[in-house]
Amino acid sequence: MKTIARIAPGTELREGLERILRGHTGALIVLGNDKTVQSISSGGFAINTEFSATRVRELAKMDGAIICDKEATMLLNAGVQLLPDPSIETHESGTRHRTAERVARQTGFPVISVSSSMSLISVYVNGLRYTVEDTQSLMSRANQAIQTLESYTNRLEQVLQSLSSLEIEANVTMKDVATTLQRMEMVRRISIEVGFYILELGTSGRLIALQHEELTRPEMPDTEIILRDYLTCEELDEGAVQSAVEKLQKLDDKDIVDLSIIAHTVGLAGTDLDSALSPRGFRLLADVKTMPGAVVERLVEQFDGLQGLMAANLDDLKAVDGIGEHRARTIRESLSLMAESSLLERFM
Ligand SMILES: Nc1ncnc2c1ncn2[C@@H]1O[C@H](COP(=O)(O)OP(=O)(O)OP(=O)(O)O)[C@@H](O)[C@H]1O
Repeated sequence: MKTIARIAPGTELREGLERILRGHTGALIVLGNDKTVQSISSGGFAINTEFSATRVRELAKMDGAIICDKEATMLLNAGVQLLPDPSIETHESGTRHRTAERVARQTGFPVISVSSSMSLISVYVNGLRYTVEDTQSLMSRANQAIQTLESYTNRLEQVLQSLSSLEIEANVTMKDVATTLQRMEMVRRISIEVGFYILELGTSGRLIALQHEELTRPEMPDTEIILRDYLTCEELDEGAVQSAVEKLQKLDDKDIVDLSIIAHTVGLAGTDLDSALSPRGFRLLADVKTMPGAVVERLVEQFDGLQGLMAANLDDLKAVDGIGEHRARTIRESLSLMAESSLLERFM
């Protein structure tokens, strides 16, 4: 990710690489210098001058590799012949690319290869090869992704609203919970994808970044709180919830569309998708203002879930440790308000 940010549009390095491509020359650039790099370098000459797009383009006209510092702020050597360990496996053809991959593996530094014959910029880092895409096609894919994120976010809002109503009416099924988890996970995945485009686009991705920020709603509940409401386990601790979150995030794209697989993977109770489930009430209680976590825990435990809590009167609430007259009223009023607005939503 760091390397991608380093060669994103708007950086001097990217400008230099674009110039090399436009000039139909190639290049082999090592981003880093240490004893290992020196031990596999032969010939060439020292430059030790500030990095600039025009300088790197001029140096690329010569045979051999260019060595820069890690941040690509200095041009250190040029015209260097690199002699990496030939036993290092490489799947590339062409000496420039084979050398780039081997040097990256041997030194641990990112190595950029600009192919003159294929007009392609590739970066080798940590055993991976990343091909730089042209900004235009990246931009159109980023725009598609942001539109998808917008429609997924809207859908998730509807699903959450509907879950709240069902919870208040005690009508939740396993299907409703699995759908909510599915929608949340889909939003998370597409949001990560957009974040990746923003990184790749550098300064060209500013508008996408603004749209992404606007679509990221911090007030939206997370998967943890849904799982805390519905997970079936011996002891509902942080470890159990985290492990369920990880399992959900690991589901592949094929499984994430199957609600039964989601329900089974995270560990929801119930034999089939129509099984009735009841929430503990953590999510709705999180909307009650100024409630310390410990009090929420006690409430959930005392009333054995949301339905018990909805039925509790002021005296029942005040009997819970940490709840006085004022807090009891706030809880009662908030829960009544939720019930009313849920009814309104349903029948309007
Ligand atoms: N070991 C090396 N050290 C430094 N430079 C190298 C090395 N191997 C290749 N090069 C550079 O790459 C240039 C192109 O080499 P070659 O044509 O064999 O590679 P290629 O992978 O086919 O490149 P392209 O895709 O650009 O055509 C060489 O002229 C040289 O400047």
